[in-house]
Amino acid sequence: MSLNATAITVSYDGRLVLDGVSLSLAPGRTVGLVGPSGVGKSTLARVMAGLLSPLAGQVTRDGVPVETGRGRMAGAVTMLFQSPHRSCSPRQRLGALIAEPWAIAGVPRSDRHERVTALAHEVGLTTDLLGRLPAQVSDGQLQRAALARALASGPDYLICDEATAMLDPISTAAIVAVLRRRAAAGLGVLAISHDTELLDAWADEVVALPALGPERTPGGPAAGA
Ligand SMILES: Nc1ncnc2c1ncn2[C@@H]1O[C@H](COP(=O)(O)OP(=O)(O)OP(=O)(O)O)[C@@H](O)[C@H]1O
Repeated sequence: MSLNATAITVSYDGRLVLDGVSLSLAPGRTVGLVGPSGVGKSTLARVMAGLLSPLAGQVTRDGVPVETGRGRMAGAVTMLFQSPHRSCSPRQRLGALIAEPWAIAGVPRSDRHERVTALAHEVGLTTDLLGRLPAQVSDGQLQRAALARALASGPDYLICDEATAMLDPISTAAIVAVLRRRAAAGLGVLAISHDTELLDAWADEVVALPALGPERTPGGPAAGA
């Protein structure tokens, strides 16, 4: 049982970004992912979440290949992004935003209310905030709602891509505390961050993604070699 990325190779416009990278995430574990800016952390995250097809390599979830595109199984591997304003519709009130995965799954409206209230409570959002639009709450509050929405999809694995980078220490601590409790209950968490102090305190292990060296094209020698 794990989310495994094996020998992942990705290039953008013929420029190699990841070259045979492997990473494993087990249920109940929190793995921190660090590395210099531009090394490909977000790219690896998107591949592991099934949002991007690699040029080579495979991602499996509990032994089953993770599909990308239309075949992608929504929810099983979910991402939480850095900017909640970019990942949340400005026209969707927080309650509706949190309930979105249930609305898509066809959960009756009457059942959603109770579930939203429970998740809001879990992430530390008071119910009066659920009727507000994203522009009417703080970034920390909106990121808590985005976390609640991610959890509403019932993921086995959650990939947090710099999810606390824009937040104040209190919101960061609150989000980390929720994710710790969820990990203790079995959620596998991949936490990408430049904050090594935070990851040292939060993650069970921290993995460094090394730089590729001279710019290379897939299948070819180093450019200019
Ligand atoms: N859609 C894209 N098209 C072309 N190049 C891209 C695309 N997305 C990312 N890149 C490039 O691929 C490389 C890896 O980007 P990525 O965002 O995965 O790195 P990162 O390690 O997450 O960086 P950071 O720590 O700054 O967020 C960078 O050089 C980036 O400019």
